[in-house]
Amino acid sequence: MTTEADFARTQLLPGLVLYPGRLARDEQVALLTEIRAVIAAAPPFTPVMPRTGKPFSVAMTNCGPLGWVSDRAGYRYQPTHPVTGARWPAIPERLIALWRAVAGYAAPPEACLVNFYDPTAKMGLHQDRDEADFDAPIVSVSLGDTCRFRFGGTARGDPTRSFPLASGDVVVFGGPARLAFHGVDRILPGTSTLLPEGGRINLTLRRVTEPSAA
Ligand SMILES: O=C(O)CCC(=O)C(=O)O
Ligand SMILES: [Fe+2]
Repeated sequence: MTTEADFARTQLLPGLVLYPGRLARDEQVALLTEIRAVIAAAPPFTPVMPRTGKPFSVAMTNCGPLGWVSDRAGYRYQPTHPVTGARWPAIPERLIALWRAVAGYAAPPEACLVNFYDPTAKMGLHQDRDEADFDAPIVSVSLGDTCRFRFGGTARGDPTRSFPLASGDVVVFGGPARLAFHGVDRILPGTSTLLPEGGRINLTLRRVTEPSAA
């Protein structure tokens, strides 16, 4: 039987742990099927930047009780899709199990943000700080083409380093890395055969609210 101790992991920085190839190809394929069902219920939308209204180059959707959205009014989590008004579909059990295995945090994730990168999309350096609970880590899953992921410190001007994230890689950012600046410099087209349409899908599991005391 495979146990968590059998998976390779590298601590890239304090609190930043990479599990290269954490999901085998068959698990990636199964997860992709589940994400396609999420997309059918909650179509990807193009968020815009607060105030400026500039569109993101990344399309997004969510699953879970809460989903992350951005529009002229700001960034926030909400229970419904901004275009259809429907509740977000449930987070696939496979992802909840992954969270249990790697997050080191008892309460389940409440949001799974799904990002779609076409070959020219990127994501600028930012912090994930719209959650009330920074004790919980962010768990990130990559599918499809490899990207160059950039990671720095907790201040915008801190030095950064970049590393490739490939299909099936899982990254946990918690502890001192929970509020570190990060982004996606670029997609490396043609580096994976998982997505027939090319590009990259990234899933981030997030705890949004503080768990109530038991
Ligand atoms: O695509 C990625 O690997 C990172 C996504 C991200 O930072 C975010 O959605 O906040
Ligand atoms: Fe982020």
